Amino acid sequence: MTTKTPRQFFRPLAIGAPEPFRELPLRLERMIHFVPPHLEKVRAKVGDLAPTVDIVLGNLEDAIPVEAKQAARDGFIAMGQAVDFGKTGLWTRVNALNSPWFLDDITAIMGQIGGKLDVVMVPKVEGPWDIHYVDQLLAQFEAKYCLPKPILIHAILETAEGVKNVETIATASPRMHGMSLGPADLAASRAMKTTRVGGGHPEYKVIADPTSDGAPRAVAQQDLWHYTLAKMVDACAAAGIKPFYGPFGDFADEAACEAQFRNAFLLGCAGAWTLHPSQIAIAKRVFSPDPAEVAFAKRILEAMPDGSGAVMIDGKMQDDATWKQAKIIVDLARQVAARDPQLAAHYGM
Ligand SMILES: CCC(=O)SCCNC(=O)CCNC(=O)[C@H](O)C(C)(C)COP(=O)(O)OP(=O)(O)OC[C@H]1O[C@@H](n2cnc3c(N)ncnc32)[C@H](O)[C@@H]1OP(=O)(O)O
Ligand SMILES: O=CC(=O)O
Ligand SMILES: [Mg+2]
Repeated sequence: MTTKTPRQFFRPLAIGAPEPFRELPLRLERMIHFVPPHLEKVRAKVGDLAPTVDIVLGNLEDAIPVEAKQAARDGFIAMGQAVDFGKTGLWTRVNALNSPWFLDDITAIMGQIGGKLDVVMVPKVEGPWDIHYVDQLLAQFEAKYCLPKPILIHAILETAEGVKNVETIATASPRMHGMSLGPADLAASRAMKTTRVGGGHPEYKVIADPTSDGAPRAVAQQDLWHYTLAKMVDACAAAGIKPFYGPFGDFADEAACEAQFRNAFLLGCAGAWTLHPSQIAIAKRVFSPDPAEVAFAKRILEAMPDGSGAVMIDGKMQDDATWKQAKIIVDLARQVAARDPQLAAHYGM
């Protein structure tokens, strides 16, 4: 594939558009909270909701009825204008690029609240060509409205073709913020035989061999999403962008939601989507590091001030590599502590 030269890659795509970021802005993004902006009742409470989440996302795509598409777009703009989001990120999920609504979504939003928007989430991204199109369009709007800061793009990985192209999507533009796994659309795209939104499936399992005494055979459920999530995490980490787990649809099953989020956290994800207020606390709990882990990570950093050598702590060998792991945990704890005084106290920060 032909790619741009390094200098061209970082040039603004429109005269007057801001320079692309070289590094992602440092932001705590444990949950991307989805708000249905066509509902006046929900919108009215966004001012109270905003300080309790890291990101508020106005959803315009799936889950918004066709007859409410315009109301959702208008509602998102009204909400964006009315609320002071402070340190909370303001994102939107626009309709798909091949839908009748995308062009009007992006045109209206950039014209009216482009200066407040942080990230545009683009659904059903199939390859780098989708990112290039949105990249160019955003640059033109940034130039037209003299916006000082570039708006970032977050792709949803939710088609088989997107998964095949995940690495070129991740590196398509310096505007790339990250990616979310979209298990519902991806299941449909792959003809997986499930009706769930994320999480496990009891029939996806391995079973032990039968024994001569006919004892019940051990069964272990496997993770349907491990392959895709791991592939996405590697593509994002290599590109210096952020991976996220997407939606978990069974709001009543908080334990399963927590387990899915925790697998994603342990594997390298920065956060997950929250679709209902009950999922906010779960995401906060999972994507803020455990105080005991933070305390141990601090001991590693203190024992190896320059990050080199080998030491033993509680019988476990530490060296340059575990120092790097510890630094990731302590740096994340610092970000969380800056946002959450209660956790700051638990972390001793
Ligand atoms: C599957 C692939 C995907 O694309 S996932 C992303 C697309 N889906 C979404 O964005 C769904 C977002 N969530 C929602 O629209 C609602 O949670 C749905 C699913 C409709 C359920 O709402 P409802 O029946 O009102 O639930 P409830 O009675 O338990 O609500 C309790 C109170 O909480 C509110 N609430 C609900 N969801 C949200 C939300 N996402 N953000 C903010 N507030 C929310 C409800 O309005 C309700 O408030 P109140 O107590 O009546 O004042
Ligand atoms: O958009 C999300 C999905 O799971 O589909
Ligand atoms: Mg989807």
